[in-house]
Amino acid sequence: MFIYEKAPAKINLMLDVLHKRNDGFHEVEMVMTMVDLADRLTLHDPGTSRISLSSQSGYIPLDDKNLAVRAARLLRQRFGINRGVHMHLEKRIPVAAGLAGGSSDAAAALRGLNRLWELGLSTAELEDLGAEIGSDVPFCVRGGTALATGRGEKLEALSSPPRCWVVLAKPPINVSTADVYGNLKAAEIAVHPSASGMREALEQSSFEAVCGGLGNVLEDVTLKLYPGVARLKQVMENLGADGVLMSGSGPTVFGLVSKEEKAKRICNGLRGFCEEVYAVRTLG
Ligand SMILES: C[C@](O)(CO)[C@H](O)COP(=O)(O)OP(=O)(O)OC[C@H]1O[C@@H](n2ccc(N)nc2=O)[C@H](O)[C@@H]1O
Ligand SMILES: Nc1ncnc2c1ncn2[C@@H]1O[C@H](COP(=O)(O)OP(=O)(O)OP(=O)(O)O)[C@@H](O)[C@H]1O
Repeated sequence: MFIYEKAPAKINLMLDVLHKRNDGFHEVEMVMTMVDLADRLTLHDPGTSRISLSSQSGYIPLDDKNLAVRAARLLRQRFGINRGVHMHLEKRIPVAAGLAGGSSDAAAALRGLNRLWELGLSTAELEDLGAEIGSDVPFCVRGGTALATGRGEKLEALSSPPRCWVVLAKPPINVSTADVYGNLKAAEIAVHPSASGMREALEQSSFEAVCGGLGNVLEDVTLKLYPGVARLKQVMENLGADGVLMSGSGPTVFGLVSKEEKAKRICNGLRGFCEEVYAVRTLG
């Protein structure tokens, strides 16, 4: 039996950091939503107790460092499973991009193995297990649109954003999430984006209010470390995107655009500037 799971990318419509915690993590308030750029994970029982992974991508680890493999090991250890799994990952989400690619693969592995190994776990139980792998994994297990608090693992479902185009541009640099949080001075953040403002914008299904409420305090760090990301934001704004923001810890910059022709025009305009450009849609 083969099991298929889609692993979509996420963007952060807003990301605020409240303070640094004693455990080294930061207390956050973020609104996240899925977009229709996705990795594809295929799982099957190899008839042995081995856990293995293959991928067409040369950019990701295939051993225990891969978050999908970590998800399989975690489930097997927690529930005393002796069955194995072979997973094939068709990687489409750019790596180390701020789009939670690895976290979404881990979430897809948790969902897929729950089916393959017939564990009968609820979504809430899978979310709790996901939190042991990474802060973004619980949201990736659940999908949709959510307000994430705590270190990102506490979720509250929100209304989906109005259907629109999302132009994603990933500059050719790899950003470490730990470095970005490490360089953030939480006490010195001048302007905090508003989670309640974004919630209201989503409830009203107002595209303009969603664009107006975009904000990410990690931009201050990443844009200083990598001025190319600031230039990319500027280019996307000049090309006429309705709202522009860096996703997560970056370096991907996304532009929200209401009209298809404009999204295509922005993509074409970006191509001379940035190689990895995608026009996708919000998933809600
Ligand atoms: C930037 C975001 O992707 C936005 O959605 C998340 O906040 C980060 O999620 P993630 O990549 O799943 O993060 P994790 O793998 O849990 O943590 C990576 C590193 O980022 C830092 N980190 C992460 C989340 C958080 N709330 N505070 C932190 O300080 C920690 O140094 C941690 O060691
Ligand atoms: N399945 C996976 N796909 C991509 N990267 C993975 C995977 N498993 C582990 N990694 C490692 O994780 C690192 C971060 O990759 P990922 O694509 O998840 O970053 P990201 O999109 O910035 O994540 P986030 O937005 O959650 O911070 C990479 O350097 C890679 O080596």
